[in-house]
Amino acid sequence: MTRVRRTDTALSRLLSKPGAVVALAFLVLLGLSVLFADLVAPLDPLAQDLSLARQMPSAEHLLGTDDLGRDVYSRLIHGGAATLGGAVLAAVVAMSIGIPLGMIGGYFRGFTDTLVSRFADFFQALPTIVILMAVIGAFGNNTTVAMVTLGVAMSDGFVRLARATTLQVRRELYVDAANVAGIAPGLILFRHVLPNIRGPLLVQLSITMGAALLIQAGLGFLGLGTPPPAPSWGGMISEASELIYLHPWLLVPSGVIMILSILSFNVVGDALAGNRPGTTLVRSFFRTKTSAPVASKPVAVDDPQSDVDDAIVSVRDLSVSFADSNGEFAVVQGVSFEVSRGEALGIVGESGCGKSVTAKSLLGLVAPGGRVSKGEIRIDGTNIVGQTNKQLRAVRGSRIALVSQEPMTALDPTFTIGAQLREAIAHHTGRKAGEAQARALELLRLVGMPDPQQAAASYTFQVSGGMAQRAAIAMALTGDPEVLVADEPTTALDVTVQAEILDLLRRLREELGLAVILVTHDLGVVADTCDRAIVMYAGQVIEEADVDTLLTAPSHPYTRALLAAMPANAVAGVPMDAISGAVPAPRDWPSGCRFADRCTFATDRCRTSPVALTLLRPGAGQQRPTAGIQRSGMARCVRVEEVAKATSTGSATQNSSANERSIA
Ligand SMILES: Nc1ncnc2c1ncn2[C@@H]1O[C@H](COP(=O)(O)OP(=O)(O)OP(=O)(O)O)[C@@H](O)[C@H]1O
Repeated sequence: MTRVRRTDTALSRLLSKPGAVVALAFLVLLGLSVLFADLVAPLDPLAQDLSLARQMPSAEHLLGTDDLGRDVYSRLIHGGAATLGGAVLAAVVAMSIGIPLGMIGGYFRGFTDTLVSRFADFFQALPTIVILMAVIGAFGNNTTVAMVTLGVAMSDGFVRLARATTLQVRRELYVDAANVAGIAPGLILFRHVLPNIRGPLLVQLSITMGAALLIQAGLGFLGLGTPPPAPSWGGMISEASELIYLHPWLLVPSGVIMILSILSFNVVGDALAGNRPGTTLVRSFFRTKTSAPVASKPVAVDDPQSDVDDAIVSVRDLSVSFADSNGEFAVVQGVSFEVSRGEALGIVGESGCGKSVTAKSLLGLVAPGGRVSKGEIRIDGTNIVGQTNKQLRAVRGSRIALVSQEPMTALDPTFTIGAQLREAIAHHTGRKAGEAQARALELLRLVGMPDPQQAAASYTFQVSGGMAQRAAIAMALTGDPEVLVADEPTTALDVTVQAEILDLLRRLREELGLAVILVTHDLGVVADTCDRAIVMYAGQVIEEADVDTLLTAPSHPYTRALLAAMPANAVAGVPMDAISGAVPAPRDWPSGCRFADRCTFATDRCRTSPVALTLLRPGAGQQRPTAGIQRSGMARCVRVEEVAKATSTGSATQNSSANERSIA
């Protein structure tokens, strides 16, 4: 996988953008000026001379003088030490806490990860300014203590980023190899993980610096920063604002240097992340959190054109209901999962379990008569539940796109493939005819059309099912989405073509850094294509695990039974281990375990009350080391330990023989 390593090109990306180079040069120059302030600004910043008060710029006083006749230029340069130094201190503290914690959480997963995530949640929820005021109230105007506090409060951004990027890197083969070679986790994290996540962390650093600078200056403005007469930018802005009518010029030097510094940090951050200039600034401005306007800014991991956050898709406690003449009934209940950028998540289960309803609700596509009755669906941080169709149209296609089971339904048979692609490209990107045609051909080439020109000129009925599905995938890519939801994308295709389409999805994921959510009833497809999977049964998630664990050590009897029923596990002359019975209809869901009636592990205990989805601790239940790493998972079963025992001993409980074959 080249995904995370590609972020190391962040610096070369920055250097290729003239605006970012200018911003970086400005910051370097500013930093050097502040470091060598005595050389650059030899006039005493504290020396008062009332006869020179409120002067405009001159040869002696490059930026004029203030109310007490002090040299503004000198105060600005010397004051930079307090302001920039404070911001650097806050950023260093945030990094020192956030990076190790995030890496530990992402690497060890399980309970440690939960603790780390709660830590990040806690600090994200804290109103930073209020905490700072309280600290200043307790310690007086001690900027060091205030900036250390700010650093602690801002560490959640580094925690989340380091965790998310470590989660990606820990899947790399060389990390597994180091683990198997017995290298201590601390050394693996330092030597193999940290160098591979430094690109995104660098981006976060520049964003944190900008935010810390703003807060630092804000405190100075409120009189809570460096005590006068020592200069600080915030303090100077505050003094200037009092003289706004008498000597308006005074606001210019301190205001401009603040604006330029913050802009420069954000421009550098955007360039490192591959964002359009101004993205960070706009997002910071509109962020509603009362604490530092930085934290969970996504940063590039796998795709130079995008950023990485914890999750590009985050579904929390989702319930979807339909209504008929007998009233409303849920068909999906309490579903939660997350998908990271560039990750492939499988949603697997029998027909009628709620996979498609869940997947389509991610695009706000609940069938008429249905609605999201509970929960939230965040796409890149924005909750789309309750959004209007107009708002949803801005998300569909350009953030998240759908590839459906039946390519012919995604494409109109009365227009050529090229015409439909051009129209969609023009809609999403505003490109004009010629450019849209070029992009259409580029997309057709990307999805492996042997002759893009000919494909563009064809109608869907003139191409094979496999080619139509490629065209449908090209269509889904017209808005440059970050997430592709593929709902049984190979079901309508014959076996050889199925493999080609799965290969294509894998390739697109790697080349474009796409997150893929793949809905399928086939665990084999999940094994080939996904990193992680959730197994759904009767509207609920009954197991979630990384694919290796799911296939080799399932925790839920249903997953175990699905594995045993895989055609790949069939043995000539031996009847297949089909799962007896059927998925209960939504109105017939039992109050206890919904799989109990079909489960050979079920006891009375399973039927008494609802079973919660439980985080499995390493060592409890099915956890087993894979390449030396304890992988974690969740299962909705009260008998996971018995299931684990049956799987490991190959005992003759339901489907175990076939299951063992699949493991082999
Ligand atoms: N428009 C609808 N009106 C009423 N019920 C619906 C509607 N669409 C889906 N359902 C019900 O929701 C439940 C989940 O359906 P869903 O299509 O998500 O299942 P699935 O797991 O994707 O199955 P399949 O693989 O067959 O598509 C089913 O019981 C189905 O009958």
